[in-house]
Amino acid sequence: MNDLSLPAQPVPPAPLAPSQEAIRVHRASVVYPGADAPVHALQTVDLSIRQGEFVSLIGPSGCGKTTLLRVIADLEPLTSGELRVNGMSAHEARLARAYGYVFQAPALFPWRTVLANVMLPLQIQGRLPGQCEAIAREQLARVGLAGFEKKYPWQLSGGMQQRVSIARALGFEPRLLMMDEPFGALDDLNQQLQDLWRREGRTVVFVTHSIAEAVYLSTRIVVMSPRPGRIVKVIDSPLPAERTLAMRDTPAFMALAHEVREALAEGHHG
Ligand SMILES: Nc1ncnc2c1ncn2[C@@H]1O[C@H](COP(=O)(O)OP(=O)(O)OP(=O)(O)O)[C@@H](O)[C@H]1O
Repeated sequence: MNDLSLPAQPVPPAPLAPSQEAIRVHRASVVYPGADAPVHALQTVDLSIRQGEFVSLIGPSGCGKTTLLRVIADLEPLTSGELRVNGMSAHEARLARAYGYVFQAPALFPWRTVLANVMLPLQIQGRLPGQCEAIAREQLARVGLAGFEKKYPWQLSGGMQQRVSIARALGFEPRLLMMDEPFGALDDLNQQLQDLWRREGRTVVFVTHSIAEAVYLSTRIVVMSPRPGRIVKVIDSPLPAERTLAMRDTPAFMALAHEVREALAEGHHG
């Protein structure tokens, strides 16, 4: 009998080198003052996200998805717990412009043209003017807005404005991208985001209400539940990295969607 026929020894998972970890959330709680009683938006949440992962946060309205994204982005303080972003505190990561953030509603400057909105973070980065414009034009073309550069945000539909804010967040090439329900009805952008993630290996934290969107895009799905906001299940996707729309009819895709649906129901009743 040779060694290969011996039962495999269980191999403990390799410890995660700090450089591989994009985000670590440790026993994080956020309590908002409420009119009647304090709101426990997040209660002792633990989550570690490695670089290059695409992680979706899914759960019913009010379960703390946006709050979790906002504390990671240093837009909201933690009431207790700890947080590291690319090895830094959330505040240091914000100052270092370590991430891009796409808000639930597009936050564009109305007095700047579409092109000037997308150029802004590049200008703040100190890039040469010609470079800023070339990158901004390229990003706008990627989200299907070539030809709209000179328009103002108010001349575009809500969906088109959202595309501008996605182009703006992608333009300065952050290693970490946080997106709070960026698509709405724009599910044709799913494919583009998937391609981009595969090509460039960025870390994405993505908030969604849609099971199909989460299953289609993610390497891991974090299912959350409200009152208090907490993580009820973290599901690793068994799907291959390359996703195609045809995959949505496969047994593996449907089984994963079912698992997410069950976890949401458990969180609802639990
Ligand atoms: N600034 C605030 N002050 C008080 N309560 C807040 C504040 N922001 C959020 N909350 C409350 O905290 C809880 C979590 O809200 P959060 O927006 O994080 O949930 P969500 O899962 O993103 O919801 P949705 O899917 O509707 O966007 C909710 O009960 C919400 O009402």
